[in-house]
Amino acid sequence: MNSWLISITELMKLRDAKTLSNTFINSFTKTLDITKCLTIELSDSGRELIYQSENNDIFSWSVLDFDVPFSHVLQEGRHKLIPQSDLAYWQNNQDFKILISSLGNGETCLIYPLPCAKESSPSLIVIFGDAIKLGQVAVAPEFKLYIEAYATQWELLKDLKKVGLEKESLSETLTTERQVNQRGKKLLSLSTSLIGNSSAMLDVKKKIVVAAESPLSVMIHGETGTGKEVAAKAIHQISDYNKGQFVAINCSAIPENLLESELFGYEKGAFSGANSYHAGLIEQADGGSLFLDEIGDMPTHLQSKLLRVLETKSFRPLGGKKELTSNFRLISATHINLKEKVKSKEFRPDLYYRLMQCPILLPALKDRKEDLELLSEYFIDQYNESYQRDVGFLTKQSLEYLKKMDFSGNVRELKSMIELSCSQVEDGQPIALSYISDNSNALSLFDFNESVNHIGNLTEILDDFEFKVIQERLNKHSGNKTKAAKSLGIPLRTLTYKCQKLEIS
Ligand SMILES: Nc1ncnc2c1ncn2[C@@H]1O[C@H](COP(=O)(O)OP(=O)(O)OP(=O)(O)O)[C@@H](O)[C@H]1O
Repeated sequence: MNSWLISITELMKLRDAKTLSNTFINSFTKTLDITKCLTIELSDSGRELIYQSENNDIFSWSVLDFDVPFSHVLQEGRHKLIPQSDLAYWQNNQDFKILISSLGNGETCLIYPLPCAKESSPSLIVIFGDAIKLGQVAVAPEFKLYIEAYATQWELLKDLKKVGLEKESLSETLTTERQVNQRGKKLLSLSTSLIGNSSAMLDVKKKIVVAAESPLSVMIHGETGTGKEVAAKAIHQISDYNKGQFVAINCSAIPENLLESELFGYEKGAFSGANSYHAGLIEQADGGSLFLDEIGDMPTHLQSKLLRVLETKSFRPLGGKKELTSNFRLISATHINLKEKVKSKEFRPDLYYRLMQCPILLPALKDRKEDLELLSEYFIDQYNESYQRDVGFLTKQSLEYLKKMDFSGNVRELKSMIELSCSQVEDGQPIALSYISDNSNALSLFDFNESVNHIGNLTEILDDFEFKVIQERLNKHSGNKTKAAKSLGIPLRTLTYKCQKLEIS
């Protein structure tokens, strides 16, 4: 009796079902000196009896399969003692036959039902051993007590596990809800910088939020002026990298050797003119985001160096002896088809795949004309705030006119047109059709797509553009500089200076 009590106390201390089951079987086998003991469980559905052997072989029987003694014991709720000679009668069922032959060859089998057997709980105990001993055990009150203690403890652990799982799932639900909430907030915060509610832009914004959550490299693809840099800044702002800087460079705007020293930095004396240590953009971007615009124009030897930085997070400034580390997120952008550059071997395929971890395509403005109204309103507000003006919104006709344009220069073109129109309209007045149509013609003097593709010198092209706009405005106001300056929203002094610089008479 004493040893049973000790064993029961041991069982009560256990908090894990598997250990409980093993301890029960081990102490049982040892105390009674029996050959083998195993437990058979009811499946989740309650329709099958399952035994998993130590070798992980699974045996299963339907609870309605009366070819095996298990179903009888379960149904009657009474133990069954089967002498070795009688086991031969129960050999129709293949699983039972294999089980018996692998376990208790030549011995008596006691099958004992567990009290309160429910779904997915041990429901039967099967013991093989000496016939006389098993006969005594089967009716011993201590044995019954021990079995009951085991079954009760098993049920308790099962309930505790259920409560634990419920808690876990509740906390998972809360985490998911928190994540959804945070995503919603981030999505909302984008609406102040990345304007557009068209479904195409909403898709872009969702991708931006997802990209911001990971440290993966982001590649933004889109025609010129679609807002690639705006999107890159937005990713930076809503990501964990916002604690560091947003560092940007346009790879096509500066000569090859300058791009290298700008990116990697240099030690004093690395080349003539390197008078002091210069921290490169990679170093400056540590903890933040590095934005490489027009990455397709990066020379191949720099592509290899960049790939190494991305893979090792370390780099060496020009002329430097020490490796430095920088942990930044790379955001790159291109308006060309980079895959074509990979095919023509101008762009390294390994770098291409490294950059494309999170690709985002910004749609052309002509494919999301629903955004025209919101974008125009945003640019008018921006203009009013910058110049302390009070220009009204577009008239209905102006908006209709904009909707018919194809905007090869995308949002940048719209912004220029709106700003130009704002500079011409009186305070309190809306932007009438005549301004929009005139300005779209004026701006088309500078045919965006064509010109942009051939830009070799940005300063020259901007001077040329300014020249044409000022000339046109002076003509409109019969050479009156005061009126022209006011209509362009710039001080007379600035206009006079520009006229001198651009040699406008
Ligand atoms: N969705 C937008 N919301 C607000 N402003 C925008 C948006 N898209 C573009 N812009 C504005 O349009 C101009 C061009 O945007 P941006 O420089 O980001 O375009 P881009 O695609 O990077 O151009 P490029 O290919 O020429 O470098 C900027 O003045 C920017 O502020």
